[in-house]
Order: sequence, then C-alpha cells, then structure tokens
Amino acid sequence: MTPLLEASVALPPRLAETRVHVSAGERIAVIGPNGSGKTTLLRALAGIEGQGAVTVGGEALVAVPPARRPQLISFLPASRDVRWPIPVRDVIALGLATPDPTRVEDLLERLRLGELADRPIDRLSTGERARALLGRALAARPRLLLLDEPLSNLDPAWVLRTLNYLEEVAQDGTAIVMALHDLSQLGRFDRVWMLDAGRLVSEETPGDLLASPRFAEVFEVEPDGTGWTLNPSADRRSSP
Ligand SMILES: Nc1ncnc2c1ncn2[C@@H]1O[C@H](COP(=O)(O)OP(=O)(O)OP(=O)(O)O)[C@@H](O)[C@H]1O
Repeated sequence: MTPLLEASVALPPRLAETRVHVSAGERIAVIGPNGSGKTTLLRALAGIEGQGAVTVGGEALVAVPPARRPQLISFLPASRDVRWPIPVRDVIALGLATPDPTRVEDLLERLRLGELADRPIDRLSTGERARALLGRALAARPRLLLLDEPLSNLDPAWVLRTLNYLEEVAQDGTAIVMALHDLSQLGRFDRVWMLDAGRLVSEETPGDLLASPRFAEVFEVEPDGTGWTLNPSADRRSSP
C-alpha cells in the first residue's frame, strides 16, 4: 500500500537528510532530547522551512492550493502564545477552509470548551488554550496531523482524553505524527521516531525502542519500573 506521507527533508545543520513514510491511520511519536530536532522535523514536514520533497496522499505538498491544504495536513506548533483577542469559537473556525458551524460546535463540546466559546483566547489558561488550538488543528479533519507537544500543559485527565480522541481520529484514517517528552505515553503509538543531534537514529515499536541500549544512550536515562533513572555512565560523561 502507498504510504499517506512520503518525505525526504533536510535543514542543515539542524536536521540531516531525513526520509520518512507514514501510513493512513498510523500514530507516530517523535522523541529525542532537547534540541535534537523534533520541531525542526515537524516544520520541515509541514513545508514551513527546510528543503526536500513532501507528498501527502500522492500529492506534492508545494503544489496543493492553499484552500485545499487544511483537509490534507495540519500543523500544531508547540507555542501556546496567542496575542490576538479572538474568541475561542472563531479560533477553531480558523482551521476550516469553508465555514462549518456544526463542526465548530462539535469540537467545542468534545474539548469541553462550551463555556469558554465566546471568551478571547488570550484570556484562557495555558491548558485551555492548548485545547482550543488543538481544536483548530483538528477542525478540517486533515489526513495528516503534525502535532508539536500537544500534551504539554495538560493535566493528567486531559492528557488521557486527548490521546483517546486522537486514537479515534486515527481509527478514521488520519495519520498522526506527534512530538512529545512524556515517554510514559509511548505505548499509545504504533512507531517511534527517535532523534539525536539532528538525525533520525531509530524507527521502532515503543517496546523495542525502550528495551534497546540506543534509547538509554540517547536519553541518558533508563526505565526503572516506576519512572526513569539517570544513566550513571552518561551522567559521568556530561558532568563538568
Ligand atoms: N530559528 C532557529 N535558527 C537556528 N537554529 C535553531 C532555530 N530553532 C532551533 N534551532 C536549533 O536547531 C536545533 C533543533 O531545535 P528543535 O527546536 O528542532 O529541537 P527540539 O528537539 O524540538 O527541542 P525541544 O525538545 O527543546 O523542544 C537546536 O540545536 C536549536 O538550537
């Protein structure tokens, strides 16, 4: 089967040439230490910066007319900063190429933002803003979702609700590529792309990755049953 996303992108020196493919409905976690290139990779796949070729559903992203793009691909940046006093309802509607008030109301309800719908987004808490911005990213039901740390700032219940919702979205055929730091959620993904110093160094299932020596080497931590412990040899290496 032809993958939904096929890409070869680069942005030296921040990101070496990186070839990836993602199938419809697949859930990919993008992990790596701070500065390893997760955001750069997502931005390159979204066509925001970098060089290379990205095709989604067989179409070259650069050739897709702006009006049709929201149905194909959506990118959620990591930043929650919104300076404009736009009501939450209108922020979600911004994700649509054509008006669809029913879809906006569905998302407000699903993300439990109904009571905040008329409040300007710059007067929401960080987590509430994160939910509103996720609503905008989901609005047009894109075939590919590129999400940069959508779980940060969310409380534990909203982390789980968001993952459950994204699982449903994936079951409907949308592919999800998500950068995240919360490694305890890796089991919710089909594959994990691990980055290190601007290179994609492994593509494995979560179980295989966590058991591999490469994981401990890149992250300088090891799973210890209840959480993570600093890898003693790596800690010695990075000590002043
Ligand atoms: N606008 C920029 N210009 C130049 N270098 C940049 C720019 N933005 C990021 N970088 C550098 O590119 C590298 C990759 O950054 P990137 O933001 O992709 O990492 P990340 O894995 O998303 O990190 P984090 O986990 O901290 O969010 C880092 O070395 C960073 O300092």
